[in-house]
Amino acid sequence: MSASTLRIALVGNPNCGKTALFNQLTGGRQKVANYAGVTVERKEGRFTAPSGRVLHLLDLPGTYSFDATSPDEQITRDVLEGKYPGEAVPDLVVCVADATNLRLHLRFVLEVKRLGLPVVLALNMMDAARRRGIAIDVAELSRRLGVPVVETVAVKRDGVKALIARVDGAIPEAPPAQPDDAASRADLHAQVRELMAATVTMPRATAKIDDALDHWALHPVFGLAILTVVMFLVFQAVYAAGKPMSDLIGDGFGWLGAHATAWMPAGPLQSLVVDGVFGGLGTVVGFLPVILVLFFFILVLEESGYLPRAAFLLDRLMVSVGLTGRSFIPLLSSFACAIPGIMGTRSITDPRDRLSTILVAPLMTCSARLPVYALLIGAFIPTRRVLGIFNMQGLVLFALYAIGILGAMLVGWVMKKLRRDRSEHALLMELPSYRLPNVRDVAIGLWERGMIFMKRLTGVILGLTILMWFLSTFPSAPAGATGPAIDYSFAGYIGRGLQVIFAPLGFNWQMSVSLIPAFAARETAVAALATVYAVGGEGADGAGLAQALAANFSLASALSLMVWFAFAPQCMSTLAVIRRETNSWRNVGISFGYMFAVAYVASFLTYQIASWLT
Ligand SMILES: Nc1nc2c(ncn2[C@@H]2O[C@H](COP(=O)(O)OP(=O)(O)OP(=O)(O)O)[C@@H](O)[C@H]2O)c(=O)[nH]1
Ligand SMILES: [Mg+2]
Repeated sequence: MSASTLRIALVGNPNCGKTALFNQLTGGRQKVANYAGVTVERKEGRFTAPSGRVLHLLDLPGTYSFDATSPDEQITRDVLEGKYPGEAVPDLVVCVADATNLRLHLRFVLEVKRLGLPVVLALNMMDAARRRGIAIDVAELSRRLGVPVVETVAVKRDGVKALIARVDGAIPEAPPAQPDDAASRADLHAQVRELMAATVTMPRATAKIDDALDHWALHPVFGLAILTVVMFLVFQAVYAAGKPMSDLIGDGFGWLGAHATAWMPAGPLQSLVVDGVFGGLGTVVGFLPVILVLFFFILVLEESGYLPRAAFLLDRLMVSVGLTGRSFIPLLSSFACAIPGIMGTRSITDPRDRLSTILVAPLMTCSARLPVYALLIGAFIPTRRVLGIFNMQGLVLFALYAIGILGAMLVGWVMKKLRRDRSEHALLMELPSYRLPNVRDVAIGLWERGMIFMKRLTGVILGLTILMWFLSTFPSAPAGATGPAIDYSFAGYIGRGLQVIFAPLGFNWQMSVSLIPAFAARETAVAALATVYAVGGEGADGAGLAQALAANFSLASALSLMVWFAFAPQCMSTLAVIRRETNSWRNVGISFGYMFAVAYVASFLTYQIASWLT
């Protein structure tokens, strides 16, 4: 390694702010959240220090100890021991510790020191430590540990100055490597106690507010009531705040489409722009605000430290259905997308629990399904108020999310019954401190979500929409045809072919054909329906599509389609990730097979019951 590029690895216990430091130093946008196990992979970045030297920074998954057992902890260990394929041992280890929780974090610092690599200790969250009246004698701590110690506040721009200055200077001498055996391990506890006594003064009650809040938030009855109310309000807010913005965007695209019709000569190009791009894609863009409002709430809840409390509350329930409290965070990530959710299961130690979580993660409603739900709800569910205060559309959306969760619990329970080993694991998890959400982190999170959506839109969704337009436009109707031209198109043929399978669920051919592109990206179902109906001469913009749907589907069919999207095998990328994470095609088969069966039966029942009732 040349002297001008220094390779630095960030290590530490989970949730101490490694990724926040990484982002602050490199200008990166890796995910930061107030709970353990957010980072599950190594992430690389670089920055130029004031001296002009380029520093390579490696963000690593949090680790409680080197007796690593979960797949994500293993990565950190391999990197530090030089066993990670294609990765040299870092030149410098920046060990990050949460200054408000040194009793826990110092133990790992001592473990890192034994590796015999140059170490700098970053005491992070110094802002929070000061607020709580925790005083740390940094000079003494550094002298006793024999490693340089700097204070940092990873969430403030100038909070990392001291760290930059330190890593830009000479590399500190490496402490001697020490063997890692049971006797020396037992010794760590005594050493931590000694260090704490000599260097840290803590006010007697450090976390009075946390305790008071937890008294209510973790209460077996009130806690669950609070959780229910919080989730419920979030969905109401998604409708109250997101829907009007979505409508505005839909109207905007409708207007653009109308102008394009007026300006462009009639013909296939006009049809592509108006029906394909403005009609299909425009309809999907309209749902961006709904997604952003939902994620605003999820991010705020994440940052506040409330979510792991929810995991704690639900642990007993999760264990009884064969999952664990540890499944909570990966399942929660799956509301964004099943892919990070499935990758997040790397923090689950027990392979059996991990597999159950991977198999049910796709049942959580990912954000790609939100446009489909929002479109169908907008077209079929009246905007009535329920009990004077609740918005009916918000209630239906809540119910759709709820059936995904209930479905996951049921599947988990069945898997539990099917396996021989019924042992249960106690949940040991650290509850992070409550924290006021950092505006920058929430903003970054929303920006990231928005960009993911826009990238899908201008990539895979655009491509599929154009393909859908092509399939529904060609071949054109033969001379003397009597039915609508679209009936003679490829889409018409494929749709009618598929309808043989889907007719018992109440899907017409347009719905059936829209399921194909949805398998690549769920949102495309909306674009595909918009395009098929627009080419067929009905409704080009968002509102028009809702009308076209209302005119062509029955309520029972619409409900059946929503239920289908709640359970159906998720997109190809999810199946690919299941294959990668479990290294088994069998699991891909199980996942696809059971979801298809559940979706088919559930939609069939929904359609039959709803038709009978209406
Ligand atoms: N007040 C304050 N909050 C911080 C500071 N550093 C990080 N945080 C917050 O601490 C939480 C955890 O930060 P992350 O960067 O995700 O922690 P991590 O160490 O990468 O966690 P894992 O990836 O799970 O190991 C987030 O809510 C951050 O906003 C700090 O110096 N002060
Ligand atoms: Mg992290």
